[in-house]
Amino acid sequence: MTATKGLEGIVAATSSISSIIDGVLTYRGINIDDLAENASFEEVAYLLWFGKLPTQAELDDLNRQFSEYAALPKQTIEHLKLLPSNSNSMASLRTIVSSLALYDAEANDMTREANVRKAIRLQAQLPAVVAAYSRIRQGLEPIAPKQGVSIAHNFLFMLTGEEPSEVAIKALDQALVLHADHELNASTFAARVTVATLSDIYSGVTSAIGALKGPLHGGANEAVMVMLEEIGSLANVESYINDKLNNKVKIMGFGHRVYKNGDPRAKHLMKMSRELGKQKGTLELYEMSVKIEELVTGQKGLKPNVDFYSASVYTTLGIPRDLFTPIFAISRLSGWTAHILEQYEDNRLIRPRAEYTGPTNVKYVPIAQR
Ligand SMILES: CC(=O)SCCNC(=O)CCNC(=O)[C@H](O)C(C)(C)COP(=O)(O)OP(=O)(O)OC[C@H]1O[C@@H](n2cnc3c(N)ncnc32)[C@H](O)[C@@H]1OP(=O)(O)O
Ligand SMILES: O=C([O-])CC(=O)C(=O)O
Repeated sequence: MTATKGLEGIVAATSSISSIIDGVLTYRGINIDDLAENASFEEVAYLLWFGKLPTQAELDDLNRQFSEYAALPKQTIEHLKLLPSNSNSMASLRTIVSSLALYDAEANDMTREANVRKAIRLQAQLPAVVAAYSRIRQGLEPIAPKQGVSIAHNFLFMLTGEEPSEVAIKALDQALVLHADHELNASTFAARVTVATLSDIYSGVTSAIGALKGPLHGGANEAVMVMLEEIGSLANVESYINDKLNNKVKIMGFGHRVYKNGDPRAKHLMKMSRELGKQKGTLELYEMSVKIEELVTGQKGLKPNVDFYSASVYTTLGIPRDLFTPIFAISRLSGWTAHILEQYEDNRLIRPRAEYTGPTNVKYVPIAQR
């Protein structure tokens, strides 16, 4: 038995949700470029869960449910108020999502119908959790969700209490579309492993949030912003990046396990970063990002992934950097739950083997003789 480090190249599941074939990403067979230009996040969530684009009536019904379920249980608001004000945003999200199961009478109902309802409720609640977390740690009261608006609109509204601009809503909605699913990435795999024991959907999503938190996965978007802040200005980019590359330090937001010729989502976020910067009257973050890309791609052949330009996009939208990965989670929840539903449909315990590299034939030594 020989292990493949990081399971690189191992096909570990069948799935009909999203595909990456020759560098082209699709959700249910629809090219991500087409979806990014034309679909709303709500349509994409429906597509991932039900395998087809919704009719207007189906979309209206889904949106009605998102509005209906967006309000959080009062115990969740109280729980958020008990968290240390300096708690890590992803650790807080992981804790709160886990606790939402405790207030859901259907948490352990394993029928498909109940699991679909839970996926929809979680999708409605997650933006409210992140926005309430952000306000409570600033000593502010959470803002009740609006009825009848999109998830992107509602999230920005609940964060600030102000009506977001159409431009901001459109940008966030497109970012949510781009992050919604990605084949067997680490957090989706974690979700599938968890529910393949026939554990519940909340356990699967909690595992996934834990996996997304790490800087080699979703946490890279926040790490990109830390880097941009450390660099500080366009003039400092070259010396900073050269120094990191010479010292073999990874540049966050670059490289990918599957894409070797570039991540098809990055160009949309790059364009968004430029357009939002222009509208805001400052292109510095965008220009710094472009310069970093020139250097890293030029010297290492590594291309930006989905996390790279999302850092400047979210910052230009006025979002604090430690909410970037929670926003990724809001979007990816749709993919995680679609994969969880798919795993339950044709389940088998996921239990690979390990190649043993430790000692053999070791005798037990009584404690007095050690
Ligand atoms: C949503 C997402 O999860 S997208 C990914 C987000 N993560 C990041 O942006 C973090 C930075 N990137 C990385 O750490 C990696 O590229 C990963 C984790 C995304 C993919 O990792 P792997 O496929 O395991 O590649 P691995 O880490 O083995 O790298 C292979 C080589 O490329 C180098 N490399 C890979 N990424 C980078 C990077 N961002 N900067 C500099 N060098 C890099 C490695 O140092 C290694 O070099 P070596 O062979 O000389 O030792
Ligand atoms: O697929 C991966 O390994 C990481 C990624 O890009 C994602 O989860 O969107």
